[in-house]
Amino acid sequence: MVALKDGIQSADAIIRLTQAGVIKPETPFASDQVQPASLDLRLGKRAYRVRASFLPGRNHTVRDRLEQLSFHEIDLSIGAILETGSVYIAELQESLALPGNLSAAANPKSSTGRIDVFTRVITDRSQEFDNIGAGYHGPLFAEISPRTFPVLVRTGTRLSQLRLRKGEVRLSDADLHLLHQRERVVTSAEPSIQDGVAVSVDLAGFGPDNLIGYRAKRHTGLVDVDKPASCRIADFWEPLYADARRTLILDPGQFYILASKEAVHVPPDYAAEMVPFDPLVGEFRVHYAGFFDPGFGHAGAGGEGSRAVLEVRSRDVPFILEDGQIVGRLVYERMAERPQVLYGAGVGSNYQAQSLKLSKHFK
Ligand SMILES: Nc1ccn([C@H]2C[C@H](O)[C@@H](COP(=O)(O)OP(=O)(O)OP(=O)(O)O)O2)c(=O)n1
Repeated sequence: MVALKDGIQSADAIIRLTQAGVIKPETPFASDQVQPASLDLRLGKRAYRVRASFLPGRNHTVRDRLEQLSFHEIDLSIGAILETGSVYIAELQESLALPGNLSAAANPKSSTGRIDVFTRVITDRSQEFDNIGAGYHGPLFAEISPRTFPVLVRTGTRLSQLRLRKGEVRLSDADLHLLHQRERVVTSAEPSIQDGVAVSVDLAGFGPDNLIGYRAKRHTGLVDVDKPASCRIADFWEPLYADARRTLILDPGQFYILASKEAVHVPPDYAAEMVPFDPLVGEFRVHYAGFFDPGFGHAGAGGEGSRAVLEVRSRDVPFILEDGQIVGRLVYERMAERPQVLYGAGVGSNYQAQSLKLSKHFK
């Protein structure tokens, strides 16, 4: 048994859990796979093109369902193109044997969300995506569906990440108020704190041209997910500039990268997750949001002034987004222990101190 403290498990604990057989990688971890508060999950040898997304439900394994639904098996060891509009299920190299007091949650890596590759983790007998109940023993699979750009992936590609939680980890609004007074979690003077701290969109713009963000082009070339700085921005994105009214009309079905107005700060003893502002506001949403590492935006880790990236879509109708409109909430959680290495401090971090930044694939 590994002795664990309550909270989100840090890199050290993830390594101890792996040595104890709670996390079972098929092959040894890649060098930077264990992050300050999460573990990147690697694609395994095979993927399957399926007719539609599914959940196995209480009585079935993912493999049972694949036998019914899969119509093409893909060898990932030689690399494979995943096309937009199709749904794939890939084996993951990590499997779990969680004790009864440890649960897990998956999320797309920020780089995956920024290229609009919709991905979720599914497990045997599960009735929901991405949340893995305490005590789960079994394999992990990734559902992958590129929405905007076709992507090239292979065995070892890391699209999603896993956090491990023990006990009650989430800060109440009262605790978040106290944390903000002490450590300033966002730069707004009077942040709105309700089920997390509100994050709003910046449509005033950055730099001399007042760039507010990018709209993805359609019918583009491939993005090789494992090759940073391999794609030209102009081939994949249209830049967007602030208008006099500081508004942006979102086209239904289009994908946008925007940035938060607030600089965001995750102090070293905490981790955060961005969630859509209000699931009932159906017209538009921050589509991937995602995990924020301990140390993101932390001055001591070179991150002062880091904005959050917002991956935004409008649903069925065109929607006018206004400068300063709240689009997401950051929920803060306690770390079980302070990670020895923080985000930005020498862990190959791509997004520390960013203002408006596309994924690392673009130059
Ligand atoms: N909507 C989001 C989600 C995350 N982040 C930031 C906070 C995270 O701490 C950082 C890195 O996130 P990931 O670890 O998910 O990203 P990658 O693994 O893709 O990037 P890196 O290579 O920098 O670790 O990006 C962000 O600015 N906006």
